[in-house]
Parts: sequence; C-alpha cells; structure tokens
Amino acid sequence: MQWTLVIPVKPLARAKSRLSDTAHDGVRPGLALAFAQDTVAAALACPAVKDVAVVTDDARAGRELAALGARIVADEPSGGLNAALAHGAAVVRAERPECAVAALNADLPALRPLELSRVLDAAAEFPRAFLADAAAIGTTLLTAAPGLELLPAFGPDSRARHRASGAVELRLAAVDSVRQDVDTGDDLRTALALGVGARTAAVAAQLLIPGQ
Ligand SMILES: Nc1nc2c(ncn2[C@@H]2O[C@H](COP(=O)(O)OP(=O)(O)OP(=O)(O)O)[C@@H](O)[C@H]2O)c(=O)[nH]1
Ligand SMILES: C=C(OP(=O)(O)O)C(=O)O
Repeated sequence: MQWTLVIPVKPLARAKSRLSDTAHDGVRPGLALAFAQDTVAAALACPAVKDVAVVTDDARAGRELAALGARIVADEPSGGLNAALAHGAAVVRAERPECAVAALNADLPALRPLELSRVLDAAAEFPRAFLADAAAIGTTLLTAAPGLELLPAFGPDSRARHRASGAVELRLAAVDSVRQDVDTGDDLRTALALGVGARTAAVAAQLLIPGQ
C-alpha cells in the first residue's frame, strides 16, 4: 500500500517555542523550517509514500517545501493542529476518496525513509494506527486506511487519546528516527546523535549546543 502523507507546519515565526533556550528568535524560524525540509525530503524518499501534502499558512515554508515536491494546502480552518490535519486529509480525499492517509509531524529531522516504510507497512494491517513519540507520551504518526476518517487528536498526551479513539498502537522496535520529534534542546541533541538531514545539520552547526 502507498500512502498520502499530511504534514502540518505552523507559521515559522511561532514554531518551536519550547526551543527558545537553545535557538533564539532570530534563528528558530530557520531551524523549524530545516526540520520540516528534512522531514518532507525523507518522506518523499520513502517507498511507501505516494505523495505529501503540507498544510501551512507560512509563505516561506510553503515555497521551500513545494520546491522539494510537496503539495501545499492552505491552513484554512486556522483552528490549530488537529483542524489543519483534518482539513488536509479532507482536501486530499476530495480528489482521491480511496487514498490511505497518514498524518506525520514536521519536526522529525532525523527521519529515515526505510524506517518510515516499516512503520507505514505495519500500519497497513489496521484500520487506524499510530506511533508513539520517543517520550512515549505523544504521537508522531497517525494513519487511516481507505474509507476511514483520520480523527486526529494530536497535542499533549496524544498517545492516550489516540489509543482511546480506537487506533492501534504500533509496537515496533528500531524505528527511532520516526519517533524522535524535537520539542526541546535535549530532543535536538538526541536527534543530532541519531543523525539529522542536511538542512538541520547546517542550521544546528551555527548553534552552540552544550554537549554537542
Ligand atoms: N498547520 C498547522 N500546523 C501546526 C499547528 N500547530 C502545530 N503545528 C505543527 O504540528 C506539528 C507538531 O507541533 P508541535 O510539536 O507542538 O510544534 P510547535 O507547535 O511548533 O512547538 P511549540 O511551539 O514548542 O509548541 C509540527 O509539525 C507543527 O509545525 C497549526 O496551528 N497549524
Ligand atoms: C503534537 C504533539 O505533541 P508535541 O507538541 O509535544 O510534539 C503530539 O505528541 O501529539
């Protein structure tokens, strides 16, 4: 099965606020964009991915991610992350009602295409499925098979909400790159140790990160 990914990107000036102690206001938008570029590039290189729709209202992010090959969907609801994901899924399903849809966070700079393939192949066995984040509290990926609504419930403690919604938790080993979202300076250090994409590596090299 091949998947259409829906990737949400918050306006860069407001993105990744929890990284403010690691990356100051002048650098953080560029870092958030680099995360999204590395995430989208890895997703587009994944054999299980048919195409990628990015939901964003950010002009710069839209331009740069379209240049990588993503389709850009305007964040018309402007109602936060879950509204953006539901809208993105509805837009892609309006054109291809039978497509399999997966929501993926845009803050996965260490994402490896083959690990994403393993996760998506495992998800294909279930009507709806999700992958917990590295902290085991949140979610980095949520899938819906053809004909089923995505019903995104991302945000703090989303692992429990997605489980309660009936989605099956994927219990896979060795898919760290798909779980490693970056919210804090510690997360960034962990992602750098896993190995990040070229754009994040270039921006991170300008930051003085203790322990790097
Ligand atoms: N389109 C869209 N994407 C969003 C919105 N809020 C969050 N996102 C995206 O959802 C994903 C997960 O969000 P978070 O990890 O909370 O990222 P964030 O909101 O930039 O981080 P903080 O400011 O630290 O909360 C990231 O890819 C964000 O860019 C929103 O209102 N609209
Ligand atoms: C978006 C999520 O959380 P965070 O902002 O912590 O990445 C989530 O895990 O659903």
